[in-house]
Order: sequence, then C-alpha cells, then structure tokens
Amino acid sequence: MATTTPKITNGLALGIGSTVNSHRAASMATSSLSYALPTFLLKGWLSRRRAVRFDSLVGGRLTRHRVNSSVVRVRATAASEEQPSSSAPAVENLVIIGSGPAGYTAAIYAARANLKPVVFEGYQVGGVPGGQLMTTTEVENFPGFPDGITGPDLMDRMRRQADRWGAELFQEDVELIDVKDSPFTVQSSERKVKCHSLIVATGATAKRLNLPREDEFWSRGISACAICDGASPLFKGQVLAVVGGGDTATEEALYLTKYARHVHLLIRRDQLRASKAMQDRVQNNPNITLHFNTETVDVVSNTKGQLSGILLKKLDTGEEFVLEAKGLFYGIGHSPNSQLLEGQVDLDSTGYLLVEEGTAKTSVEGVFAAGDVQDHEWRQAITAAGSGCIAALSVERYLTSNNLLIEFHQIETKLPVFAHLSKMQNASIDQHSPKEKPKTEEPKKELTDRDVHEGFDISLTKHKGQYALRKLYHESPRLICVLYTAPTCGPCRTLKPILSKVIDEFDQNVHFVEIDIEEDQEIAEAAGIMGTPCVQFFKNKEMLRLSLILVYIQGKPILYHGLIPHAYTTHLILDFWLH
Ligand SMILES: Cc1cc2nc3c(=O)[nH]c(=O)nc-3n(C[C@H](O)[C@H](O)[C@H](O)COP(=O)(O)OP(=O)(O)OC[C@H]3O[C@@H](n4cnc5c(N)ncnc54)[C@H](O)[C@@H]3O)c2cc1C
Ligand SMILES: NC(=O)c1ccc[n+]([C@@H]2O[C@H](COP(=O)([O-])OP(=O)(O)OC[C@H]3O[C@@H](n4cnc5c(N)ncnc54)[C@H](OP(=O)(O)O)[C@@H]3O)[C@@H](O)[C@H]2O)c1
Repeated sequence: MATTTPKITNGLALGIGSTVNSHRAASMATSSLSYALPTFLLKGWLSRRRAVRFDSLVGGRLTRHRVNSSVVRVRATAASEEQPSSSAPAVENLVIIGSGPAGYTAAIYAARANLKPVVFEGYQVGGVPGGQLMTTTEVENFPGFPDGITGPDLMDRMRRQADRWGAELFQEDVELIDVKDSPFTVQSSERKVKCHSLIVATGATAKRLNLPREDEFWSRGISACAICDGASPLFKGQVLAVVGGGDTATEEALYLTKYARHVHLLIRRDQLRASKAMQDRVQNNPNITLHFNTETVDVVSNTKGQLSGILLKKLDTGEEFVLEAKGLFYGIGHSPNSQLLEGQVDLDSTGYLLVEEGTAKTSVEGVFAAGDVQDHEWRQAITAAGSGCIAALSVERYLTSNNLLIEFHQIETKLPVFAHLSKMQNASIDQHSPKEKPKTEEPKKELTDRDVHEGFDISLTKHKGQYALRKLYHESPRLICVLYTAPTCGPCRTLKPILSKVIDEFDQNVHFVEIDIEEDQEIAEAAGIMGTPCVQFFKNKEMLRLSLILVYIQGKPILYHGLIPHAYTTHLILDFWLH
C-alpha cells in the first residue's frame, strides 16, 4: 500500500493510502470451453479499489480511519501507545475465509461488533464467490422470503449487508494458512494478513464421478451446473441425464425439463435421498424417468466425436446398456473445501473440519469453523448462516477474554471530509488507470432509422443482443469482446460488473456485447456456446484464439484439461490486442 506524505487539513493528518495496487483482473475458467477460449471469471479487481485509509491526530490520539462507501471507521489508540509505522503489518482481529451464507453471516455479525473483519471471498478455488447458492435458481426455504428468492439475489443481499457494516471484502483465494503460531498467518493470492482469530467457512465443492472419458467431454456434454449450462444450444430439445438422488440432482432434473426433450435421473440406490417435496416433484413429472439401482459407468460418443449416450449398469442384475442422451449433469453432492487446513486443524476421515459439539470451536484455539465445511449432515443455507453467526459471536468472546480485541467504531458520516476523500479516492483511481483515454474521440456515426429503431449506436462501447453483435462484427474497427450469459446463471452475475470495469478502461478501443443465450439462441448456437458465462473476442471478423496468446504471454503452458485454471489477466489480453 503506497502512503503519501501526510498533509494537515483541518486538524487531520491525511495520508491517503489507496488499496489500489494492481490493474490486474485475472481470468478463471469455470464451466465451459468455447473454441479455444474457456469461460472467464475475473478477479475482484474492484474490491482492491474501494478503500481509502487515513490517519488523524486529534487531541493527541492517533486515530486510524478507513473510508468505505458510507462508513468511516475509527480506531483509537492511547496517545502514549507506540504509533504503528505505516509499513508495519497490523494484526487483524479476525479473518473470515469464504463467502457463502456462513462467511457473509459471520462477516455481518463481526462487523456489527466493530471487529472490522477481513473476508476472503474466494475466486477460483472452492466454487464461485458467493458460494453454492450462486449455482441455483429459486431458494424457497430461506426464512424471510415468502415468495422465494433466487440464490444469486440472496447472496448479493448478504454481501451488501456485510459491506455496509464495514467488512473488508477481498475476492481472492486463500492459498496458505499457518495457525501453528499466534498471531495466525493467512496468505491469499494477493496479500499476507496476520490475525488473532480465524473463521473457516470455505463450504464444499461439487464432486465428480471421474468417469474414464470425463475429461474429454467436460463442458462438451458433461456439466456440474445445470443452471449455468442447461440453456445452451447443445442441450436444447435433447434427451439429457442427471446422476444423483439428492436435492441437487432432483432440482437439476426439474430445471432441465424446461429445455430438454426428456430427462433421465440415474440413482445408484433403490431410493432417493432428496427431501419429500423434491421426491414428489420428480416422481410426478412425466418428463422425468427415474432409474434406480443404476450405476453410471462412462459416456459414449458418435462418429462426430459428440457425446451421444451414457453407459449404465443395473446394479441388481449386472446388465450393462447404453442410454441415448446428449448431456450428462452431475448432482452427486459435495466434498468439503478443507485442503487448506490439512495438517493445521483436525479433520475427520472424509475431510470435514471437526468442531466441538454444539460450538464452532476447532482443535486450535482461535480458529472457528462454520457452514458446510464442518457439517456433513444438514448442509442448508440457513444452517450455514446460523453457524456463521455462532462462529462470529464466539470470536468476539475469544478476543475479549484474551484481551486481543481492538474495536473499530462505525461512524455513519456525512462529514465534509468524507466527500473530500471520496473525490481523492476517485482521483487516485484515475491516476492509477493504466492508460490515458485517447485524446481524439471516435467520430459519432450518423444514426440510420434502423439504428434508432434497434437502439444501436456504434459510437457506444457497450451493447446487448445479436443485432448489435452482427453490426459490430461487420463494422467495428475495434476489438470486440462478447460475453454470453443466461438469466439464471450465478457466475455470470459475478463476472459481469468486473468485466464491465475492465471494458471501461479500454473504452474507445473495445466494443462489448452481451448475448443472453436464451434470447439469442441462434447466435449462441452459431458461436458454439456450451455453457455460461463464456467470453469470446473478435477482431477484423475473426475470432481470436486467446488460449494461445495466454500461453504466449505467460511464457509457459497454462492450459489444463483444456481450461485455464489460473490464467493471465483479461486486462493484459486486451492490452496485447490493442498494441
Ligand atoms: C445447486 C444447489 C442448490 C441448493 N439449494 C439450496 C436451497 O434451496 N436451500 C438451502 O437451504 N440450501 C441449498 N443448497 C445448499 C446450500 O447452498 C449450502 O448449504 C450453503 O451454500 C453452504 O454455505 P457455506 O457458506 O458453508 O458454503 P458455500 O456456499 O459452499 O460457500 C463457500 C465459499 O468459500 C469460498 N472458498 C472456498 N475455498 C476458499 C479459499 N481457499 N479461499 C477463499 N475462499 C474460499 C468459496 O468461493 C465459496 O464462496 C443448495 C446447494 C446447491 C449445490
Ligand atoms: N432445495 C433445497 O433445499 C436444496 C437443494 C439442493 C441441495 N440442498 C441441500 O444441500 C445438501 C447437499 O445436497 P446434494 O443433493 O448436493 O448432496 P447429497 O444430499 O449428499 O446427495 C448426493 C446424491 O448423490 C448420490 N451419489 C453420491 N456419489 C455418487 C456416485 N459416485 N455415483 C452415483 N451417485 C452418487 C448419493 O447417493 P446415495 O443416496 O446413495 O448416497 C445421493 O443420492 C443437502 O443437505 C441438501 O438438502 C438443498
């Protein structure tokens, strides 16, 4: 964090240390591979741009402020205390790892207790930021929403609530923790944080079947997210299969009936594990066939190399046969995301974090666990949220009883200094912009009647829909970035605002088009989209094979099973193409 020389303004010593330190917006492969370019998710580029810190000397006391949207937080230390040097790493009260219902609930409680929790929301390990509910449609059992709420909406509300109360949110993966020495160390992809307490709320990740040909057809017929990929042209009007017998599998089967000709549910036992309500729904749906005692052995392909069927084995008779289907969706449960904790905290034999019964306490004092990572039984959004609350309240007690707690008071402020700082923050962001905006604006074209009718204006950077894409494909001299989304796709929501920010930086050099694959099926089909979100780039009527460029930029092979797990940044990709 670069801190400028403090200057005295109205009795405040201001040292602006914006957290802006990078323009990177790294990409992440999630579910689909389109030509050479896989699905993208971009890192929390914005999250590093939000905070402005300053210190003040008022009445002989050093006070640390942090301006963050509507809140100034004030940390008061006695005048006699040694003042921390700006380079000395502070020890945080609490770090929370995870951004599902458990992580955000813990963040809300801890922030309201003035602990100023640091939250690592995750980026590409352990699922999507926002957690498992980002991959579902309606959540009908979370109290307070009598008409239901979509998973992504619910998570968006929780995030905003945590943010509003001053939790410090970083969309980064935690890569390493050390809880053997106190204070603990938490190392993310971007920073190292010392803390007195830790809440692990890393949730769980969808399991794979590990079929012999799984890698070959992953994102080309096999998917673990019906909500993300079900609407893609590859699956529309086709016969599909879902494997699993729990709530996830039954929900996915029901969802897929919206698009598929017929759905087969492949259940390994002679009964479903799903809740009664879900069992009733699948059993009463004429578009779903249930196959009990059925093991999924492998997938088979046709002469064109497309997935064309599923090799099944009847466990009661031993008979093997091929079921014709164009897609296979996994709904076989989740494994706890506890790899980080191995060797640090006690886990059970299946990897779940062990907690003292009825508490959030793990085997290490000061380390607490919440949500699915410690719960192999209930695994619901509300139980995860509840355990997040318990963990945060436990942390508060722990810090108080060990005399470690430093309070960060929340002051809702309309102080002039806030407005002043906001301006400085914006200035600081502009200052850090990697590129000057071009001095000469592209001349606006005259609008034709058709343009007006369709609302198309080529001088604008951002567009929507296939008409715009066709026009730009033929007429735009710029790099065209196309984002394919689906209305129910949670990861698309995570990606959109971040990608939009990256596009803003390259404003006059790029055209951006969002294609809703449900609305513009034809173009999604022509583009070979197999899942969402998916990004493609075009220049001079040619699609750019970016994976090759990514390899070239990084100077080492980064393709992994056809996806880019930790690729270079879209920012750099755009940079490369623009220069
Ligand atoms: C398709 C589907 C539908 C569901 N529908 C419902 C429903 O309708 N009602 C209901 O009650 N429950 C539902 N559930 C279950 C519910 O989603 C989970 O019980 C709940 O999300 C668990 O919350 P969590 O906070 O423990 O973890 P998760 O939601 O799994 O979140 C974990 C978070 O940790 C982050 N993370 C992981 N590793 C790291 C790391 N190293 N660094 C930083 N961050 C990391 C991930 O990015 C993720 O954000 C559903 C589950 C699925 C899969
Ligand atoms: N609407 C909702 O409320 C909702 C929606 C989704 C999830 N959830 C909750 O989230 C939690 C997780 O649910 P889930 O459905 O993801 O997981 P789950 O309850 O653990 O069910 C997993 C299913 O997959 C089967 N399975 C596991 N491994 C398999 C394999 N290798 N081959 C074939 N089948 C296999 C299991 O079979 P067996 O039964 O034989 O073990 C089981 O039927 C649950 O607590 C659930 O209630 C709730």
